[in-house]
Amino acid sequence: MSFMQIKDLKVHYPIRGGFFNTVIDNVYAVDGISMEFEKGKAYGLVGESGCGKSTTGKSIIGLEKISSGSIIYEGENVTNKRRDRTSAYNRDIQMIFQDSHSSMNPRKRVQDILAEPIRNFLKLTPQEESRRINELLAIVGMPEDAKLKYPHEFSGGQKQRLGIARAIATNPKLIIADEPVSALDLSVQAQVLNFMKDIQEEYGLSYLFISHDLGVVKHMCDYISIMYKGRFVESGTKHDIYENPQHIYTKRLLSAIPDVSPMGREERKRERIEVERNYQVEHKQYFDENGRVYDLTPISDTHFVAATSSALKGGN
Ligand SMILES: Nc1ncnc2c1ncn2[C@@H]1O[C@H](COP(=O)(O)OP(=O)(O)OP(=O)(O)O)[C@@H](O)[C@H]1O
Repeated sequence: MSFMQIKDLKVHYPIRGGFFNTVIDNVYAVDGISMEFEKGKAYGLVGESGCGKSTTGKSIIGLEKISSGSIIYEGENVTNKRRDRTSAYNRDIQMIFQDSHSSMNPRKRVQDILAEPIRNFLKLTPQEESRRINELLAIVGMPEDAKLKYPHEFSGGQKQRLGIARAIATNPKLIIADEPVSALDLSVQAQVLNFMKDIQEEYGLSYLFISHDLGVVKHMCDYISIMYKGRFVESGTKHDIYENPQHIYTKRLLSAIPDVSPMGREERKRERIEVERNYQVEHKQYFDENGRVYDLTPISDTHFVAATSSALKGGN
């Protein structure tokens, strides 16, 4: 049973131009996506740079204006209440960012950074608040004296742990994680991901995991949606997507994951040639019901690099 439903969400940004600076077109950043979230499950959002992943996350949390569509949380339409900083929705849906450093006030000590969500939502006494901060630091494996330090005194991995501590301070139900490890070294990436998995199990958290790294998403998620130009071209279980992809775009993304072994590389190359051949045959799939063309340009280098990094660390 899902606790939250996203229905036909659209986020369009107007493009202005001309002498009178009028709206001449729109960027269809998110163009009609629907999702449901169940307790304890992890959902992945994958796609190339610019396909609308971050806009989706930010619009759910209330950082972007929604053009149309709705968000239903525990039976209530919260689409227009997302910016109410004291609502249950704001307490229960939290976000962690790729760049945890810039999401923390550099002039505040860790204890004040962690206290912020606690003060907004939990109304604790100063003693209880201090206990909760110690508890959060213990959960993310940081020593108690970390609370007296400033963000710049921590490594990238430690800062990401502090970002997670802040996100879980209010016992949320869903954490939206936007590329949470892509700025970290490979070994630290694995540590943070495993840690996120541990707390997911322990606290029954749900994740919306945004990434362009198919290896990371495979490791973390139960369900995956493949996004292209603001829409989902395919959604399914991890097994559906990785073992039996239907859409040609998904097949192309998967075939772009390189293999570290020479044998595997050969196999991948053959698969890729086959996928590209089918791309010519299935060309008609590149027009959606509105006639918009899916002019799939070659999968970008950034994609390839990210996929390489996950393959190097095992890719699962
Ligand atoms: N404030 C804005 N005004 C106008 N266009 C925007 C704005 N924010 C994002 N966009 C556009 O919306 C589209 C989706 O952007 P978004 O950041 O969601 O992509 P993404 O999939 O998260 O990309 P990346 O993986 O590079 O972060 C892009 O074309 C982007 O240029």
